[in-house]
Amino acid sequence: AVQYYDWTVAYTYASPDCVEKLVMAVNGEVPGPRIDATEGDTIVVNLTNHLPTEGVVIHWHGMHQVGTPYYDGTASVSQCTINSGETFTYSFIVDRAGTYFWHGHFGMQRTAGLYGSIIVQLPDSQKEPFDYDDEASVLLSDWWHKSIYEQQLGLDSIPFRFVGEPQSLLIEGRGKYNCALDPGSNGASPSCLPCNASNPECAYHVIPVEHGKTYRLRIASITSLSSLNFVLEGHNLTVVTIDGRYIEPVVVENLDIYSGQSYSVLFTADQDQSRNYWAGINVRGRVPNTTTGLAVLQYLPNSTDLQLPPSKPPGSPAWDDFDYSLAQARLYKVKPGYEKPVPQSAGRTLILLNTQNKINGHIKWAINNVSFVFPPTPFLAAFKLKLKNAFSPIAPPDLPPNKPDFNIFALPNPNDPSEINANFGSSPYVFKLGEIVDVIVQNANTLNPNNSEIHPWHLHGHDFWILGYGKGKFDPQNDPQSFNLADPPLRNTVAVFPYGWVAIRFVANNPGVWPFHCHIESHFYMGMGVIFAEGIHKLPSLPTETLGCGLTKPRH
Ligand SMILES: O=C1O[C@H]([C@@H](O)CO)C(O)=C1O
Repeated sequence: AVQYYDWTVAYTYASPDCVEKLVMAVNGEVPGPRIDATEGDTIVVNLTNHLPTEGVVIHWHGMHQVGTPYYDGTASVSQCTINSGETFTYSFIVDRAGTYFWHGHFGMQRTAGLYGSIIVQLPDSQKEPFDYDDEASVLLSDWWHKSIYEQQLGLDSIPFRFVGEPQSLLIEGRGKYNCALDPGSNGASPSCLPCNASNPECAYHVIPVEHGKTYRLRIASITSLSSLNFVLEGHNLTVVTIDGRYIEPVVVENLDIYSGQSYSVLFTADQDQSRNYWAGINVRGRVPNTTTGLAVLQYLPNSTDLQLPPSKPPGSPAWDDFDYSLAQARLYKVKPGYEKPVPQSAGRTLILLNTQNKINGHIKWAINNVSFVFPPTPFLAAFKLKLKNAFSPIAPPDLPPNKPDFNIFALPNPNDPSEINANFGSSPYVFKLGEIVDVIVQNANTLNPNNSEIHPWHLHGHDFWILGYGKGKFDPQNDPQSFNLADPPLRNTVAVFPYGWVAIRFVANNPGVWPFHCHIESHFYMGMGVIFAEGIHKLPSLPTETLGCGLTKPRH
């Protein structure tokens, strides 16, 4: 079936966490409209930009865009941004059942609230390999009170001003800012609306259940910074899918979820039906400074206004218990027989070292000493139209600067230019069509002593197999021997843990240009990403509406 949507992007006032702010809404909603589709459907979105002075694009996260790389919705990569006042039509096939989302992919517009869910069901003729009575979904996000322009300026400034921890965590776009933290406000500050039921925007999101039934809960994270741990008080979760891919079911007490990822979990409403329970999210991996984000699991027919759960907000494992997170990540194995087997060897291996560097005094992230900058000409157009000057012809390095003794645990050595100096760059990695590519993402210390951070790496246009995670520095001789080539899970976003590495494998079989980047909004803005191009001789013709900027401007 073909589904048509008319969407208008505009600023609106909203109070996602009881504090009124300017948000970037679609058709006045934050989160924006949810797309409900069946595998194989074509989604057509007529997107009108009513932002007064800025461009916009929308990325369909987890959609593979086979044959339509120009509708991937990434500024500087797949298209020119849609100008204020213009309408642009996206049209793509939802190729896999699963839990996905859409979001802005220009500057930090996602952080302004430009996101929503995409839920794709199997056709009626097919059955999931697990049973449930009903389903619900929660989109998780983090929320700041400073505008994205103030945040971006801070990241670009000397001295550097980081965006800091979020003011609130949101479940389905609802949260409650701890108004007591607002200096002198006591909840009465003009910015802090009364956090009570009289303000419907401040109400908790509610997940209604009937006692005895089993539910499929779809959980997706679109956070800008925070790694989260999701807890459904009193209920274990059986994880059955990750990023739309089937895994061998595993039971967890609470679920780590990184920005860009989604899960389906099953739970049975088998607890005390005379009360309600909390669903909660807590920050992991960074010193938390944000209170638990909450929603209510309502046992029908209890009321939610009058019967908030009697318990404290649920806690999560210690924020810095990385062993816990690593162990949980290693639980996931593909469900045998349900996904394509992993190719047993790769034709090309990249080792991508993630470092924080200063360039001309500005703090940046760099990959093998290259900090990505967004060029004015989209890569797809540059390749298709052979615009030779759109980016540097010098390919970025497959391996970190050749320093066998590089210490990932230490601060950069101030006497070693290869550790201190990074450069701006925007040239892509180019793969042969069908090439099997391994990527090792290697984490390291930041510019702060004894600090390394979680980075969720997301690949456009593909899912990849996760071959393994390791601690410390990747050893190209020995570590590949421990790769899981039997039942590795497939997904589109994977976390690399502090001072560790992760190895992924994918087949470069989707003609197009696909970013591979840290899904933390500020980190990609600071250069933490690379561009993969493949099958460039097989690129489809580009719709003219995707052109018009940079070197694609008509010349007379
Ligand atoms: O990108 C970041 O910058 C700060 C800090 O590392 C600055 O050195 C931080 O916490 C990030 O995640």
